[in-house]
Amino acid sequence: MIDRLVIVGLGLIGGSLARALKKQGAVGEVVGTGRREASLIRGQELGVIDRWTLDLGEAVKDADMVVIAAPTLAAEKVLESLKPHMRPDLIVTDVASVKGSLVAAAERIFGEVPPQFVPGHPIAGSEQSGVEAAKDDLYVGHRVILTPLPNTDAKACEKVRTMWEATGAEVVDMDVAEHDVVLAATSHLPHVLAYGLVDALAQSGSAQAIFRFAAGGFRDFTRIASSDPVMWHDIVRANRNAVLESMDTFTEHLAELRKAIESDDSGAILATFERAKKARDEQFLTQYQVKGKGQ
Ligand SMILES: NC(=O)c1ccc[n+]([C@@H]2O[C@H](COP(=O)([O-])OP(=O)(O)OC[C@H]3O[C@@H](n4cnc5c(N)ncnc54)[C@H](O)[C@@H]3O)[C@@H](O)[C@H]2O)c1
Ligand SMILES: O=C(O)C(=O)C[C@]1(C(=O)O)C=C[C@@H](O)C=C1
Repeated sequence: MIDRLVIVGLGLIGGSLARALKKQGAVGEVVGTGRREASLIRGQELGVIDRWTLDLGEAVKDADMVVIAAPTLAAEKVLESLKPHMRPDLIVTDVASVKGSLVAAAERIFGEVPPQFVPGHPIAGSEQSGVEAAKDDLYVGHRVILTPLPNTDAKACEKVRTMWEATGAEVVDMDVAEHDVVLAATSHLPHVLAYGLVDALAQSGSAQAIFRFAAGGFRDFTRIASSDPVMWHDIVRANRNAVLESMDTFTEHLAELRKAIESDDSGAILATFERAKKARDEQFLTQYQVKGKGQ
């Protein structure tokens, strides 16, 4: 049980966490803070938070846990603003999509990463953003990755783990660098491709006709291009090297597929599509569906 939880940056991810914990009776009071009064007022109206303040120091006074739920680069600024208010008994965690940049920022700001800072990342979300989109079941059946460091306080880690488990998530630990490489491949690259494809088509002369006749395949591939541009701007900048590496590997692979299509190499085309279908059906879907998720 968390007596007083503070969410800094009340949007989809922080709001969904607050909703889930309230539903499970796993939190006493939820205090919202951030930059935009409108989101905080709306959050209180919707019952996502109990009260709010624009004053970070006031928000974290007497709190047990702070969750930084702002966009990745803004989270670094929040950590900096938290510095004067840090107490050894105040557990700080975050939900940012890139871990290496935030851990490096914590080192820069505090000299060493504070033991009570537990970096985290829920692998669940949507293309929607803002507190209005917050849902109490967003994390059910999803994984949450924690990337504790050798000096991270074990009790702080356990409290953060327990908090996420209360939302219905499965919590796994991972190394910071490994997290950023894996997520570059499975999350950041697909978003870059979706944004890139929609932008390329939108810029083409026949954009109107293309979008008019696009249906399910296009919708499924490009849903994530409706995600918040600021959030993704922050992510690709914060994880630049791993994102570039993922893009290069993919570009090489696409060039091979292009060659196979150009030379009408039926065997190579079919082999690529068969490998991909098998990997998606047997590796991705079995892992995803264990948790009762869809296609
Ligand atoms: N959306 C997803 O699918 C998803 C999934 C997992 C993790 N994340 C990560 O979670 C974080 C939040 O994402 P979201 O989807 O909830 O975004 P969101 O836009 O819904 O919410 C972000 C909130 O942060 C506030 N904010 C912006 N700058 C701030 C600052 N400097 N100080 C304090 N508050 C600030 C915004 O006003 C907004 O209320 C991001 O770091 C994102 O990378 C997102
Ligand atoms: O479901 C979506 O729309 C998401 O983009 C969620 C998603 C992803 O799966 O890539 C996006 C960013 C995160 O950091 C974690 C999850």
